[in-house]
Amino acid sequence: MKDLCSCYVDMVNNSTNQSLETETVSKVGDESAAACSMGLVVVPECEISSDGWRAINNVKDITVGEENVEIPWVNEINDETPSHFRYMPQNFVFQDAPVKFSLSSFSHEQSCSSSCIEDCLASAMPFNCAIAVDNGFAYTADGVIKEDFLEARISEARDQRKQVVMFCKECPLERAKKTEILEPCKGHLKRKAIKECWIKCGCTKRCGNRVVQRGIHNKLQVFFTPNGKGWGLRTLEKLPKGAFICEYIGEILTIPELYQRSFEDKLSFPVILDAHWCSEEWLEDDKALCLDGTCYGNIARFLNHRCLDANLIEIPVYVETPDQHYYHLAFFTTRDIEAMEELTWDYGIDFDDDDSLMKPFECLCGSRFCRNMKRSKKTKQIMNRA
Ligand SMILES: C[S@@+](CC[C@H](N)C(=O)[O-])C[C@H]1O[C@@H](n2cnc3c(N)ncnc32)[C@H](O)[C@@H]1O
Repeated sequence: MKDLCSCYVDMVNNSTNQSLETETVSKVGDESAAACSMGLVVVPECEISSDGWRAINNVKDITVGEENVEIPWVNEINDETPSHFRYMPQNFVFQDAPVKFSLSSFSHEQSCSSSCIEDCLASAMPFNCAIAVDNGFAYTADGVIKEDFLEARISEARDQRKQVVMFCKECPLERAKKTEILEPCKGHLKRKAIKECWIKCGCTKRCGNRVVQRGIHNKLQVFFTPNGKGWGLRTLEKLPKGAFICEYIGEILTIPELYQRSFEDKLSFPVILDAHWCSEEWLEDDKALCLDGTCYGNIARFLNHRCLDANLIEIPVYVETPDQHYYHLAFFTTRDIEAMEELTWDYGIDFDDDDSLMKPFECLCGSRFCRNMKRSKKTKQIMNRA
């Protein structure tokens, strides 16, 4: 909107034409801010930058029609517009990642039986496609994650004693730093995944074991947060515990490609797909993958961080490939959520790690478990003692 207003003012100032039309325009131009906010301005298309048009067009739907639902953005705080990015409803390989979806990569044992003709959840016996989950399918007939499966994932994420941390012999993250001495692996959380039915299964698209692949369906809104975190994502309706919200979409990069971006000072918000990194002796560079939603992404790029008690949790979900190196990262609610609540997830940041690939920030999450707050208290104590 700011672009549109300044473009409009520019047009008025640059005009040499003394016609009646111009006079009318300059009057409106004097009150450009008010006129813009009332939607009164009509500017020829050629006068507006492409970014300006994207911002204006996307007010009602930042997904530009790519999702099942429209997701508007609002800014009740100032006149900033969301930064420019290309909306993508699914992940795309940037260049080197060898992710390929092929029918031959799935054996019959990995798909559900062809005797399952409609909804796998209705079957008394879980099919092969549910083997990733302890007690059969991860979802209930209402389309939310089963309570025990969800609780186990939440406590693994929040309670260090429940976490299984694995260490690579030679970590791709350390290798990519190209330092003279290779640092030891910092460890990767082993995560339980969900396996959804897919094209090789006998069921229909409405099968209860196809949740993430059916996409976003809740009323959401991108909004400018009032407490200094920039843009955020909130729900416009009540959400039950265990509901799927969206997945993290971005470019699929290898870890060397990610480091290349950080060497070139391109800011990124990467998510490392390391749930199974340590299950093999040696992980080749091109098999260590991550998602970067900075330039190409979906609404998940607006999710802000909250330490420990975030209302979303990320769970790996396999759909099209049994290759453990690539998976979807899906966000589910950790509790019932009220309309207008901001949606947050724990980025898993270690605020003391100066090596982090994520751009450092002062955490304003407001959680009583805030790790950044503890750090500043610790720093203050040390400084007081000195
Ligand atoms: C993935 S983006 C989230 C969307 C972002 N707020 C925006 O305006 O586009 C991550 C960035 O958001 C900001 N952010 C996220 N969580 C935050 C928090 N708890 N406190 C302060 N800033 C936060 C930081 O600037 C961080 O680098």
